[in-house]
Amino acid sequence: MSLQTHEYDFAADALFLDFDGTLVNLAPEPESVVPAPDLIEMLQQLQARANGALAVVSGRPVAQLDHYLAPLRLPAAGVHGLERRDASGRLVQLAAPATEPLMERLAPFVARHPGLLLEPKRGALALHYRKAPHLEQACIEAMNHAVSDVGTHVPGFSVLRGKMVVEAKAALADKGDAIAAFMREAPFAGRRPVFVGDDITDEAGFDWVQTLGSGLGVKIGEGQSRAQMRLDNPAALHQWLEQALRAAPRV
Ligand SMILES: O=P(O)(O)OC[C@H]1O[C@H](O[C@H]2O[C@H](CO)[C@@H](O)[C@H](O)[C@H]2O)[C@H](O)[C@@H](O)[C@@H]1O
Repeated sequence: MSLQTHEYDFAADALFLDFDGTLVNLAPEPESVVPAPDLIEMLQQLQARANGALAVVSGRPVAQLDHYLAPLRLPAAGVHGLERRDASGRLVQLAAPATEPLMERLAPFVARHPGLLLEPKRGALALHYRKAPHLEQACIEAMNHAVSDVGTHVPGFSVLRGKMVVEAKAALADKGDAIAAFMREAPFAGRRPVFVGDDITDEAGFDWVQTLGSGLGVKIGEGQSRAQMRLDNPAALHQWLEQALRAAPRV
């Protein structure tokens, strides 16, 4: 189903937004994303109109989100829920196993294959193959092998698939857990959660908002999803949010 402006209510809803592929278009490398010129101002307005009930929920670390969204420092969950900064600005990072043993096992594989990229994060390690898509299966196998190999020494990683990426992440929390934590706190508590995302890792968020949160999941783009609503691309999301801002009475 497509999404209508009236389906978002600034007074009653809490808005959770994924970053890559949702707020910004996908780019060839993780560091080459370019936020649209009016994105920051629109997020500022959304945050004010929703009385602060707006958060970014991403696979990226919170520090990277701050970099791309500066000067905004929004409530945010990073590394798929492993870290979270609440509305008061307090950052909580879950204790996560070291990723160096995984890095050691995957580095030789990456060195042998031009176009592959390892992205280390606290508690996670992403293996990107956007520039070598023919290596998808080999990357998945290499990541699964590395995780099961270190598992005997450093347990607790799960393997996530994403867009042109396979990632090992400490299996302590997911995006659904992060949204649930926000929803227990002001200014989110008591509102209806609306989560917008584009990727497989966002399904945990859709599941939580649509079941336990009695809210709405919005999938950006094509592909199977359990989200109840759809928008075509990040530009369509921008348009929808701008329309919602125009339609809402100013506070
Ligand atoms: O949860 P998200 O905010 O959507 O973050 C998911 C991952 O996004 C980044 O990788 C993806 O975007 C890159 C830039 O467009 C692209 O080159 C890559 O192919 C995508 O997988 C980020 O690098 C990851 O750490 C995030 O987990």
